[in-house]
Amino acid sequence: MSSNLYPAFGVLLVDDEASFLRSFSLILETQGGINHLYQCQDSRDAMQVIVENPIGLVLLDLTMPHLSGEALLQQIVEEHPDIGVIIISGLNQLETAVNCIRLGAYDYFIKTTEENRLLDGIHRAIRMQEMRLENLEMRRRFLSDTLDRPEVFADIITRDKGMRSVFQYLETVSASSQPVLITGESGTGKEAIARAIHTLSGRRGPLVCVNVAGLDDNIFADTLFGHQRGAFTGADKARAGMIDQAGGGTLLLDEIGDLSLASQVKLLRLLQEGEYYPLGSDRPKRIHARVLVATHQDLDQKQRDGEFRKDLYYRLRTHQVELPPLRQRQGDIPLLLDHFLAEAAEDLGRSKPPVPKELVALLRNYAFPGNVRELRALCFDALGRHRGSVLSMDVFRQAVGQEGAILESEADPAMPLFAPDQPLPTLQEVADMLVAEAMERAQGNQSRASRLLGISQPALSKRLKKSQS
Ligand SMILES: Nc1ncnc2c1ncn2[C@@H]1O[C@H](COP(=O)(O)OP(=O)(O)OP(=O)(O)O)[C@@H](O)[C@H]1O
Repeated sequence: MSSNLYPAFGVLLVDDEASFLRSFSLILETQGGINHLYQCQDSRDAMQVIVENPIGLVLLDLTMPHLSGEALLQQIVEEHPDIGVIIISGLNQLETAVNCIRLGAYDYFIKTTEENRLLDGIHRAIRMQEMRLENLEMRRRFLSDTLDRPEVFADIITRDKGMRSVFQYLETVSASSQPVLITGESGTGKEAIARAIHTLSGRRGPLVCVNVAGLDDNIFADTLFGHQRGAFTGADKARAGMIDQAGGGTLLLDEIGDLSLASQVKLLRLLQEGEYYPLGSDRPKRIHARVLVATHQDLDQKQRDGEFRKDLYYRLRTHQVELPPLRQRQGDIPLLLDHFLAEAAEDLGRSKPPVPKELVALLRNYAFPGNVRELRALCFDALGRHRGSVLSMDVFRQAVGQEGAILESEADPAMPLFAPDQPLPTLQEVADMLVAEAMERAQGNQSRASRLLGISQPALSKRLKKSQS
């Protein structure tokens, strides 16, 4: 993949004026941040350039010798309907403009149009093209249920369908330069996902992570944008900001839900204009890194409550992934348990002990407020304390007990435990049901079942005999 090029597809500029090709390419690169450019001065060569290169958007002049822009537009629309075309003409004629749009052009600008408006129109067309291509790609992946680069996700242990869809989606949007909003409860693996996005993008440059929670506006600006020498008292040396350090790589802004409103304005401007000013400098710098943001908060709710800017929210969620909490992917618990125990064993230079079967059952009923990170910590703690032959469940039982976070009938408060229109079962009936469930989970082993029920094994045996008599 061609990294550090924006957009991921090529933009072809067709104009018979060499000076316009030169000057406009420079504007596109320096002010528009568009650096995946092809030029064509003879319109008769344009179709060949399109065939030989990954062109996604054509910026087309109209008045050209040999083959007019309108004729070329027709040809492109017929033979390459997936390519977008914007007309940039010296002619200010409504009729011609209407005709070009009818033929299939995205937009029509005259060459004297203000540069910013022209660039906005081109950025809009690029975004439309990106979305169209992403859409096609997503359909292809979902239908074939494939991952092109499964190795990128090797460290993220899962067999959950929702997580697999997240991986497929990320492969689809990996080439885009737009931000990705990664949401999910604490410890669900947002940073791990950010690493995968960075690897998938093939960008040259590092992944730089900044936790923006608790940064006041000045520190936020200094951290991201850096400063010039003498920018403020104590700034005795110039310092590069994180944007600079990320270069053409990826910048992850973690805990974005905690960003102050003043800093939100700065971030929005950075994303809209692609430029920033180091503190104390009046010369703008361009951002080349792709921005990812992560939060465990509900940004949608925050923007509705007026705590997060709407415009920034919509900009950030151009691409969005929501990582499910661990309690909603219970199938992953045995895999993760195995993975983390093996990791802990290697870390501690021990061999991995056998795990009691009831452990998975215990954990499946736990809400895991700290998600995967919590399970990992429990595994390391349990192995650190391990003495006997089979892994003790004490550490896990303690966590489950302390948090009081056992799932209550799938934690749906709207769902009552007993149907209100039915008579309640008796205590004896409930006790019998519990005993039966424990025996099933313990696969008939009475001593395990008694531990699940919190009673002694002789007490369980007595109950079983009584209920069978
Ligand atoms: N599916 C997974 N497989 C293996 N390890 C995982 C998985 N998900 C998370 N982890 C590990 O769990 C820990 C927490 O993950 P991570 O830091 O990515 O979570 P997070 O969502 O960014 O948390 P926070 O919101 O607190 O920043 C890390 O050690 C990470 O490697």
